[in-house]
Amino acid sequence: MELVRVQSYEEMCNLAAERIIRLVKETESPVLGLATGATPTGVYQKLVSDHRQNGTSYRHVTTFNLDEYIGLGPEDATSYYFYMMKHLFRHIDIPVGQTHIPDGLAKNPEEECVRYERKIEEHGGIDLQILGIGRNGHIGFNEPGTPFSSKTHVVKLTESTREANRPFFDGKDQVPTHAITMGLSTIMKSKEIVLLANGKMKAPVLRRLFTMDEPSPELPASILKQHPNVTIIADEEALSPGNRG
Ligand SMILES: N[C@@H]1[C@@H](O)[C@H](O)[C@@H](COP(=O)(O)O)O[C@@H]1O
Repeated sequence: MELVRVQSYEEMCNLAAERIIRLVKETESPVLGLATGATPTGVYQKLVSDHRQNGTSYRHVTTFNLDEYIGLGPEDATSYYFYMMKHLFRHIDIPVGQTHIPDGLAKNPEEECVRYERKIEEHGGIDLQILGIGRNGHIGFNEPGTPFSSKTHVVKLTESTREANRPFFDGKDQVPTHAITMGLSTIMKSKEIVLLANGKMKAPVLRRLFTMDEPSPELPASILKQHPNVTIIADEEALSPGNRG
């Protein structure tokens, strides 16, 4: 894992956006893996500004999002579908049919997982996957204890994850209890991975990640140590040993 230490959130977002833009410009049919949460919103802002100012086109791009809450659909302001439309897709020229997010309203979520995994494979896998990291070390919604061999699956969210995501909802009881997420093996098949972490809340989990010798399902993000092309872009606060989150 390569670590890139930056001074600010702004700088982190600039670097991540530059990587995405380079891939989009240089590749015939790029497949991007996208994340939600508070962390990547600034990256999407940069992509939108660049699209407006420099005309970078996304007509040839396919995207796959990491996860979606079960029970929330495109019209729900707290769904990840809604988030992606709001922060990115609506502002660039990507055909909506080329964007993929697990269907949180699928009648049979297990079947939806199989369909989603197959769809990623049909597109030849993900070229560049953007990740955030949960305070308990989750990536996507792969909570501690998730097997490293997992494919796209249904997950029961931990109370700490529901609590961490509460600010996006009207109250904790509104936070869904389950989600569909790409599995750890799905994420590991990406050719390149960029994990973003900023702010003091992420300091303890990054510390655990860097000091862990052997990757363990107890810290799902530790699987990334086994991937040949991972860059972690983190700001000073997230890398400060004194921060306890
Ligand atoms: N499912 C998402 C993840 O994809 C995200 O990376 C992580 C961190 O979120 P944030 O960026 O808001 O800290 O937790 C959420 O629960």
